[in-house]
Amino acid sequence: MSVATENLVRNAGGFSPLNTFSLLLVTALSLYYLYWRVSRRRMLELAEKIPGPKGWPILGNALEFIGSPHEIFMRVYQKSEEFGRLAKVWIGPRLLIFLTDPRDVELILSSHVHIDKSPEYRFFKPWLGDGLLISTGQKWRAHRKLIAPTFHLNVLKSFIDLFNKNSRETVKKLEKEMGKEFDCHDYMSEATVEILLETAMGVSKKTQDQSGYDYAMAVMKLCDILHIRQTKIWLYSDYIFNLTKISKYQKSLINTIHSLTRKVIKKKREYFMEGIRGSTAEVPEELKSHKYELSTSTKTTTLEGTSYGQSDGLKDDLDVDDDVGEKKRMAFLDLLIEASQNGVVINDEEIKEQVDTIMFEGHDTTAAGSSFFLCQMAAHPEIQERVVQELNEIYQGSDRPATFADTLEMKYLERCLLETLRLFPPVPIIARQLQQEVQLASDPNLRLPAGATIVVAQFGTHRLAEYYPNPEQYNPDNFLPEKAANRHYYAFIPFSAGPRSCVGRKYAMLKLKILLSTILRNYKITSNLKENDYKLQGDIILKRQDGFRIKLEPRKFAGTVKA
Ligand code: HEM
Repeated sequence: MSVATENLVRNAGGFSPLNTFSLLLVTALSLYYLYWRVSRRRMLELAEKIPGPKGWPILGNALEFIGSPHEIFMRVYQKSEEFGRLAKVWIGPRLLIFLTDPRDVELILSSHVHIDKSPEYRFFKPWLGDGLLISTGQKWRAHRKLIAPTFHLNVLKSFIDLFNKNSRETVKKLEKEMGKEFDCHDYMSEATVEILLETAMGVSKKTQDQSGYDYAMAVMKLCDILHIRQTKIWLYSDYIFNLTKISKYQKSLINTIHSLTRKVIKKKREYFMEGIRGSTAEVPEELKSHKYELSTSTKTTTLEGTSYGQSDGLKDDLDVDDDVGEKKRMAFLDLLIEASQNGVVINDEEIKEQVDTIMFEGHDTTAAGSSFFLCQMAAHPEIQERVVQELNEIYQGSDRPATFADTLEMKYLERCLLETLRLFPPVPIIARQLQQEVQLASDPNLRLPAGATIVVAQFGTHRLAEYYPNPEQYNPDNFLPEKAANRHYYAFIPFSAGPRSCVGRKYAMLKLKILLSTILRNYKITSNLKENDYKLQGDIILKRQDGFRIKLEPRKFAGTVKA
């Protein structure tokens, strides 16, 4: 017998410690797998009935999520068209169910029970902590109750002058791009960060040594990283992620972001100690809009038909009566600092988390929304001219700043904005973790299992032909009051809806109207590109992978604004 054969025989006959360990490991893993399958029996049983693409053993459909953000986005969208309004995918052991039918979407979003965010939101934790976007339970309820009134219409009206001032500054900055093709998203990002600093945070942007642009760029890169983590299953583990180079890069980006947050809070506290409340940003005398309110008050302005971003029939905690006994409402950071003085409702760390949350949610979403709007104006010159005609009628040759009453008159512009948010919702999906089973409204034979992640895909909902005839076409008349009134409320949800709706939706709509109308009063926007040319990518916030490229020409009409 050769030596090799002798070894084989010895190894086959005896039990080395390694063999014993392997045997125990295999047994333990098998038992665990069995337990895991049994404990998930109900989930698997219900999931079996839900349609979805075929997957691989163990991996499920994880391979579908490999590729560039644009490729992933388009693949998921095409698959969802194939499977209709309900589709399941497995990413390894995780079950994701995509919903687009407004009747089913309503079951999830209107519920006070299904408010838990999906596990993917935990990747935001090092950045946003337990801020409003990701917290849940009692903490979320208490902080939502505190924060929602700070975005009440009465507070927002006090921001009009700052919206005007910053919009004019943006127009001035855009001058250097005249005649060239450029990406307007950078300008929109910078503007939205700076407007947030001066309004919700109440500090002058001049007090920051870091520009809004640097902050916005850090947020954009951080979103790229979070998207990579959400789509690469092997990076789900913090342990593995922390070994990678991107983890180090993430830390440096979060540092940049948090250093702005810390400075803002420190500044605001100093003002608070000095007894200063409200925004410290200065507005030139000629931009104080109350001086012009009288001249416009003869118009028959009414809140009726002004949607503030959701179907008229829907109400949430932002829709409380407008004149609650003349109670003085405070802006976001003023109120948080005041509340923290007794430390009961919110402590210092929690303030930081909420400031980070509002700075992120409040800037990247509106930057994408306004950039898509400008691209749509460029792609549809005839619609742009109708918007400008409406502005002409409102301003009658004056270069005065916008008043609140003017924003109510911008009805066609508002329809164009809503239509932009329909086709290109800046938040294209919302994910919730289901703790209880739910029977579907669209098909009572099907139940969503507890433990599944429900992906409300508003990008798909907004393109259902049943609610929007010719759904791929940009048609602002989809938002004529009579058309909107006859649609399912949850067929239009760019700001989500229900108890966890966007707290900034009224803020966003008002600010966007002033910013975009100011740009259109100054520039004609052009482009050779149509919507079909857009390469969409849905990494957290919907963007154009090819950039938001437009050209500007000076607009010579009687209402041109002096920037
Ligand atoms: C066009 C602009 C905006 C869009 C499309 C938008 C959309 C949304 C959506 C879809 C959600 C739900 C997200 C989810 O459940 O995962 C949300 C939540 C939120 N948004 Fe916005 N948003 C916009 C602007 C703003 C602004 C300007 C602010 C603040 C100034 C803001 C603050 C928030 C906050 C704090 C939440 C979390 C609310 C909660 O969970 O209670 N958003 N937004």
